[in-house]
Amino acid sequence: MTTALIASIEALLVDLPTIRAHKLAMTTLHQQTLVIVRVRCSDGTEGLGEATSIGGLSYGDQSPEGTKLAIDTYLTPALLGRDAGNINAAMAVAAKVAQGHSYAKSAIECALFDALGHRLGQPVHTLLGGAARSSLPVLWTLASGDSARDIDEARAMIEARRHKVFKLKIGFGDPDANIAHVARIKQALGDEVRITVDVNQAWDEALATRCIARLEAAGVDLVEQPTPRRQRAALARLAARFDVPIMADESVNDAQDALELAQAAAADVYALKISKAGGLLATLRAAAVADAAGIALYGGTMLEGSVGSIASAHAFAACPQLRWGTELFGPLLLKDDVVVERPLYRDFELHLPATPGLGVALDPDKLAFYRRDRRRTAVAAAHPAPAEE
Ligand SMILES: O=C(O)C[C@H]1C=CC(=O)O1
Ligand SMILES: [Mn+2]
Repeated sequence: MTTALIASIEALLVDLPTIRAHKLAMTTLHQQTLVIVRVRCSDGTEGLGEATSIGGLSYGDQSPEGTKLAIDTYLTPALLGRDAGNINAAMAVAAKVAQGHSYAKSAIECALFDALGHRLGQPVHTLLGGAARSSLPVLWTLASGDSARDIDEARAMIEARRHKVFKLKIGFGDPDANIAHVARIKQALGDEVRITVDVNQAWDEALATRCIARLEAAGVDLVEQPTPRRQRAALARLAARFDVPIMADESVNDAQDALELAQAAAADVYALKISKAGGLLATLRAAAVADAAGIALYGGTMLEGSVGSIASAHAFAACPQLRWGTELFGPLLLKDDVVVERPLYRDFELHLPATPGLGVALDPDKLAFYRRDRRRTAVAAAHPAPAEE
């Protein structure tokens, strides 16, 4: 096989509306901005990746616009002309020219895996060593803010065999009202239905101590990121104090964090995300640390569209252990997407494509419609600026 070189890297901002408002501690989402990354190689193969943040800069410290800038200005010039099939070498170059920017690196690495899969005729999970499972359990986040509406939504999801585990976002507003909301939902849905809560760092340790005791009494199954991400000692004290498992999300990005949190006994479960880790391989490295430390794993989401969610699914399928399943429901939260075929959700699980590469193809018409620069151009053409005197 001749060496395929990286011929171009494109980063496209894509704005997609959500099916309903999605209420989190730090913001309420009405749309998601995806960064779709397309790598073209000298042998004609192409690969896709996605770097998506939640609510601009409100969730994490990397924005879609900043990610595009890092790719266009720093990562692409350093990677053009390099061996597209040597992903480790390409990522070493990326690490050298750019500190941080894990979302950008994740999307580029993913696109290289997708292209390599097309070149070799193999799905990405095979390139990662093989899928330990061909489908992944997927929970749904109830985030309308209204208990009765959430209960109806959950029942409809169970009836449709789409989700049977539900996550509630409870980091905004009055904690007592939020706990009462959780207890109402848990009671209505019964013992068979697992309920998890995500506080998104909103509580201090004293408030978390008071609230988690009540969540535990209400039968909640998992508490995610109750306290600020850098306060690892507080997380460790909560994990030691309560029986209900404590999950780190914002506190854990990569293998280094996974090791440091394990040394501090800070969490029982890690929510891994490919973009936080900086790629599929980096996710597997973090997973290996968790496995060595006896920490359970959960496949997290940045509420990506189909490309990023399927990319995540390939990585999570390759994890030996995934005790808490996943939350890869991002595509279901979007009204539309930029791919030809959206992921398959059936019998409470996301089914992994078995075709070469990621198994996801862009729909050129949808991409043309939703890409931010195209719409700006169209608007500018419709309303041309007045000619200068
Ligand atoms: O986990 C987060 O913090 C963010 C995201 C994941 C699911 C969801 O509803 O929001
Ligand atoms: Mn979370």
